[in-house]
Amino acid sequence: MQDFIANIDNLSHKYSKDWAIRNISFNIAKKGILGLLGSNGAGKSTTMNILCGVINQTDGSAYIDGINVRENPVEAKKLIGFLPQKAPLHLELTVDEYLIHCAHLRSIPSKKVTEALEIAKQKCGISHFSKRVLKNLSGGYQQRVGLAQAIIHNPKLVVLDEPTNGLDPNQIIEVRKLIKEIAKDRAVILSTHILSEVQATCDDIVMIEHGQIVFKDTLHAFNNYIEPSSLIMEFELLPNLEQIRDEHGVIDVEVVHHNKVKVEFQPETQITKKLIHASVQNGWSLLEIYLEKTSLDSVFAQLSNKTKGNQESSNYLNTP
Ligand SMILES: Nc1ncnc2c1ncn2[C@@H]1O[C@H](COP(=O)(O)OP(=O)(O)OP(=O)(O)O)[C@@H](O)[C@H]1O
Repeated sequence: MQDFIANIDNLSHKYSKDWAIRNISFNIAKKGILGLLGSNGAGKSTTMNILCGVINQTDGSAYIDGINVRENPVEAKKLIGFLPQKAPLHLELTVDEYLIHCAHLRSIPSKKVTEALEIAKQKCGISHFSKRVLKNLSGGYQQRVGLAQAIIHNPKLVVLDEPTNGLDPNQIIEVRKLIKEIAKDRAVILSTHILSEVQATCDDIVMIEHGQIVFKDTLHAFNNYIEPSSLIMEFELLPNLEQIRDEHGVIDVEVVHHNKVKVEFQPETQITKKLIHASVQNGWSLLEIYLEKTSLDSVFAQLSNKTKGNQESSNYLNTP
């Protein structure tokens, strides 16, 4: 247990009659970022709320540093900082007033509050907004304040539910950078339904769908499984598709729009290079070629298919 800050063991929960999550098990390393990836309604918030002691699970256990969250919630919660999907901000307060309030809620001794406040603000890049009323901050800076309240008591585990939701692209980049900084000396678990978010931020991934884990491993392993398997080629004039199909590594070709074709290929065939070479050789007047972006739905479909063919592998799990 000592390599992990948290252990989630066969967690199941039903709100009324339907199971929201079923037999979820995974561990969180002491440092770095674990991404909890899944589409809307997959069960991410339920899992995080149980981990943070916000709701009690129907079955199974969650431990923070060996402490059972359900049996000893007060002690477990001291080790956690939580930023729920909607940041719990008091918009009429200034940054300092709000964070001091949070420090007291976290039972930080009075003479340590100023130090804790300055460290949290400095880490989150909001020191220059100390006297600013929260409602007058941009969404990105409000989220930074949300992060500051989550780390003010220097917790060992920070739990972030969809932390970049609703932010503009620049704010997303800044908040991701900040989360990486925060994870340098503690564990962070973040939930998201955005594939690129885990790819940009996380070290490890747990993917859940319909309340069950379909993948858990490192980001590196995850990326290997979801390598693109199709590309788009656009031509000035449509060439003979049979010629493309004859290229080694090509599985299928179909026209998707006017002079645009989608090429499905086998992995590890250096297919882009081969097709560009073939275009030049055959005078296909290629205008554009690019790999198709993988969507969360298609990752889930790929993983589900692999699960069927790899029941013995521990990476893809229907029941851990
Ligand atoms: N308070 C509740 N009462 C009844 N059902 C709920 C409640 N909260 C969540 N659910 C249901 O539990 C399932 C999992 O929801 P959960 O919010 O954990 O998913 P999620 O992955 O966090 O999705 P989202 O990103 O949309 O919040 C969904 O089917 C949802 O409708």
